[in-house]
Amino acid sequence: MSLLTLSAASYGVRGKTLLNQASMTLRPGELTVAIGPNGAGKSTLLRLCCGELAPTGGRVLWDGADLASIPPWRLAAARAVLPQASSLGFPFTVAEVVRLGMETVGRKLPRAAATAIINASLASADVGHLTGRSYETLSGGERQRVHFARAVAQLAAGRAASGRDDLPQALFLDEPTASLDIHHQLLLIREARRLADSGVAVFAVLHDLSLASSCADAILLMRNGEIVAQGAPDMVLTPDWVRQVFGVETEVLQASGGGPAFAYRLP
Ligand SMILES: Nc1ncnc2c1ncn2[C@@H]1O[C@H](COP(=O)(O)OP(=O)(O)OP(=O)(O)O)[C@@H](O)[C@H]1O
Repeated sequence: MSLLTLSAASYGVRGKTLLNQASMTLRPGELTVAIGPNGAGKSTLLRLCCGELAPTGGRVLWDGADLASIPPWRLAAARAVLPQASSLGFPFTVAEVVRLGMETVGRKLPRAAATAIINASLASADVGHLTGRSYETLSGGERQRVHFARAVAQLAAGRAASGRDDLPQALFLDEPTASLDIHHQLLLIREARRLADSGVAVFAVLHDLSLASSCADAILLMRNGEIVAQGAPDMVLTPDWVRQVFGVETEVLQASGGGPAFAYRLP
């Protein structure tokens, strides 16, 4: 079953094609990771998937319907987005930032239910101890974790407001681990994996190939605005593809219970 389908979706701006005929599917319960060099079109793909950009060619379908036809309030309950960079124009506290994620969907929730969602979301990103802090005083990594908590809260509020634990939902994460230390990278990926295991269709853009291979059900490999390979990690993250797309050589360090670890070097 697919939740989101792109059929030959393209996006161009001022005569330049940023995404060329991308076809892919996001399924409930699956964590899909997009990888590729800088400028390959990963963020553009993510922004098309979450409805932030409209395709200039092809189609983007959510649950079989044109994504653009889904009313914003319904979309807000169904998908949350962690963009690559987020700025806030107001001195919010951490709790207020997370509450912002629930603005559209959580208004009708009883106060106790909303508070429980906020606390659980803060804990899931390990930012519970920062609740009362001003967002502006946080470090880059702390801010990223707060935004992850905001997205998690939005999905939880969407489920609670709909009264459906099985509400089809998707989570879009654009380089969610970029500013995080190794502990919090693993923690965030574990949370993303947990959400996928609970039925959410998770789509993440990552640069760390080892992290991608350790958590993904499916990998989309991108180059020059195109998806050049997609499938299970061991089918896509082959030394050959990595050489072709990134211009680096792969060394397999170990194959233990946690999956293989890779090192990369310039040829
Ligand atoms: N509005 C725009 N006008 C022209 N070019 C654009 C515009 N927006 C993005 N691009 C270009 O489109 C290409 C794809 O951008 P995108 O942000 O999708 O890449 P990415 O794979 O996410 O890269 P990164 O890994 O560096 O984040 C880049 O070359 C970028 O410079």
